[in-house]
Amino acid sequence: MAAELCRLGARVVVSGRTKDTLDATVEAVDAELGPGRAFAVTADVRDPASVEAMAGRATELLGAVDGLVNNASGLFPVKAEELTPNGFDAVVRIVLNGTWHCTSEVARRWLAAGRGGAVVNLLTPYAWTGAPGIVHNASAKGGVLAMTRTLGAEWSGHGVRVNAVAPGWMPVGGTDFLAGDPAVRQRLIDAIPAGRLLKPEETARAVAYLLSDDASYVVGEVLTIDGGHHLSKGLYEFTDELPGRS
Ligand SMILES: CCCCCCC/C=C/C(=O)SCCNC(=O)CCNC(=O)[C@H](O)C(C)(C)COP(=O)(O)OP(=O)(O)OC[C@H]1O[C@@H](n2cnc3c(N)ncnc32)[C@H](O)[C@@H]1OP(=O)(O)O
Ligand SMILES: NC(=O)C1=CN([C@@H]2O[C@H](COP(=O)(O)OP(=O)(O)OC[C@H]3O[C@@H](n4cnc5c(N)ncnc54)[C@H](OP(=O)(O)O)[C@@H]3O)[C@@H](O)[C@H]2O)C=CC1
Repeated sequence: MAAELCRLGARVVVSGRTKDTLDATVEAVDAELGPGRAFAVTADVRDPASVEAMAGRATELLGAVDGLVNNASGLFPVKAEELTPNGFDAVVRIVLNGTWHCTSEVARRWLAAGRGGAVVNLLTPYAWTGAPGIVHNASAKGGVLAMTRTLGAEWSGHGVRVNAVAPGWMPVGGTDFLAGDPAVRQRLIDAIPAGRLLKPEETARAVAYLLSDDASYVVGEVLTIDGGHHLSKGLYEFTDELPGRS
């Protein structure tokens, strides 16, 4: 995500809890594009004070912050009846509370400065379809969907746009546990009308569009990028050989 945004011309602060991961991202961008495009700032999105410090440091590093991408997430597959209160909280605090902490911190700065900005939240199509096996993450993403629409409408008059992308399966990060298995991966692909998994850089390009002035009239919207997965394949789920008209 960060590397592709830099390739498209952005200067980016990457943030998360693990310094080594952030440093590796910055080093990769430095090696490809030269220094000064990407910077690392550690933060924990569950902690408002940590987010405030991160926003301040990002402003120092970039001069001004024009956009925010809420990408942090956490999930583990679990039967709903076996999920503990703490397990539910662990995911919701990252996804829903974390998105709120980052969005409110950055947007308050924009509103106080009388300037606009763009927020893009990472959703998934199961934010509105639901997702048996991951009730914590689906509930949190559903909350972020409502937050996207609410704040999109509430702040658009101030030039602060809040939108979201809803990617389908990417063979990265938290989905490696499923998409990494060749047999499961093929079953996933078979269910996707486009017939392939999503490339992370395709998600980044959609994010870049929503961050850009080209999307200046797009408010509280969700751009779904899942190869038609949430629409299903209809009869093609059962056969790719529908009878032709005789
Ligand atoms: C099945 C379909 C999947 C489709 C996915 C497609 C879309 C992908 C969307 C994504 O969001 S990808 C991003 C995923 N990234 C990650 O998950 C990052 C790595 N994961 C984590 O950091 C952890 O999983 C975490 C739990 C989310 C956060 O860790 P934290 O250190 O805060 O939690 P813990 O202290 O370890 O545990 C808290 C609580 O949760 C219970 N728990 C943890 N793992 C499991 C598990 N596998 N099964 C059941 N319960 C679990 C743990 O026991 C604790 O509860 P208590 O025992 O204290 O009650
Ligand atoms: N992978 C996929 O197929 C899909 C992913 N998505 C969404 O895209 C986004 C990225 O997914 P993916 O790349 O797979 O996820 P990853 O698990 O690879 O990345 C999640 C990131 O969140 C960071 N993070 C987790 N907890 C915190 C925290 N408390 N504070 C700060 N950062 C945190 C992690 O860094 P660290 O642990 O170092 O803090 C990590 O960099 C997520 O929002 C996900 O829901 C949507 C659809 C499909």
